[in-house]
Amino acid sequence: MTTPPTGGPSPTPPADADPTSSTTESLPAPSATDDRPPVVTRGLTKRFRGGQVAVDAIDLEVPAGSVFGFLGPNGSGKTTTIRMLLGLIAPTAGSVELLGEAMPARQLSVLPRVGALVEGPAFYPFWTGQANLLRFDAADRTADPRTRKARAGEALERVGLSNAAGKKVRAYSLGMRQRLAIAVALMQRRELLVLDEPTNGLDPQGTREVRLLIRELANDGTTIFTSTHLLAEVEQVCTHAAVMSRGRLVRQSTMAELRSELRPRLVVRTPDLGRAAQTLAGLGVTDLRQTEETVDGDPGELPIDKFAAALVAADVRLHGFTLERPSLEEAFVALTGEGFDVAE
Ligand SMILES: Nc1ncnc2c1ncn2[C@@H]1O[C@H](COP(=O)(O)OP(=O)(O)OP(=O)(O)O)[C@@H](O)[C@H]1O
Repeated sequence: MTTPPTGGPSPTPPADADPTSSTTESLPAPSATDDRPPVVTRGLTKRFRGGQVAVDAIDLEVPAGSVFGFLGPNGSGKTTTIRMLLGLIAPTAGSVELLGEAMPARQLSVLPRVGALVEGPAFYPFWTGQANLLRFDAADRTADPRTRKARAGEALERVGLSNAAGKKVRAYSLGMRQRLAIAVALMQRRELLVLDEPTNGLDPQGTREVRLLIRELANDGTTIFTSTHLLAEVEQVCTHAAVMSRGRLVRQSTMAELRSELRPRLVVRTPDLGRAAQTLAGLGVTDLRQTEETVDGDPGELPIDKFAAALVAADVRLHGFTLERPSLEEAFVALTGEGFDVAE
């Protein structure tokens, strides 16, 4: 299914819709709601017909100015959540607030401030990139036709496609098409960008281009909420991450917090496994585990330099002695019980 880049054309605007809120010249006037995180959900739940719970009572909070990675294996509920955030499907229970306003009740005033990329807009391949942008903007009743061309030029510039503006889209690489899709979302100034798997299907070059663009947009102050099943993506571009597993939100925090929680483990490679384990336990190492060739454990705050001497004194033959910090991947697998695609 193709989804319009914003909430889509709407019927008659409600009386409370701010008719000036969508012009490029200025953002809506600051209000009391500006202190609220740009995305807040409470108990957000989606149960599809047939009884399957795709999203199970999640409480998300996306801080202003963050690049928020919404991470989870395939089928964990990311797209369903994004669809509810944007008012594309109705929640079974719970609430969504975007930019301080309730969704979907306030969608006509909120969505013009939100750029979204969900499954990508369908482009006419025989039209130029610029012509496609103009077409999408013309379908957006909140967009000002007088500034359309200038805004298209700016959006193409933002995504680095100025030189390709006059090329037919069928000659675009996948990375260029994806950047054009993001340009659609940037035709108006946005406070929040919601991207669903923006690098899906891209080659390494296209992936780099899109990640770079995300960083640049974030540097300009736009809050970015991006789903992905790629851990590398989160590590490279995100300031915050939330982890979904089977419809549940199992963790959300800053990347710095997540990293700081990864406690190093002492790994001893030796043929004398039993004696090594006994010695380490005697020294206070906890959570000991054994493989065919190694013993490893949590050394806590104990001084590492004592361990090697103690092991040698206990006649443990040392083939290796290292302190290893678990990767984020291991941490996330521990959270979800599932593997992640760590490909670039
Ligand atoms: N319209 C629907 N009707 C019934 N079940 C659905 C529907 N849409 C999604 N689901 C189911 O809900 C669960 C969550 O799907 P969702 O697409 O939100 O996951 P995801 O994390 O985005 O995965 P992916 O990365 O594969 O898109 C899956 O089990 C999926 O099969």
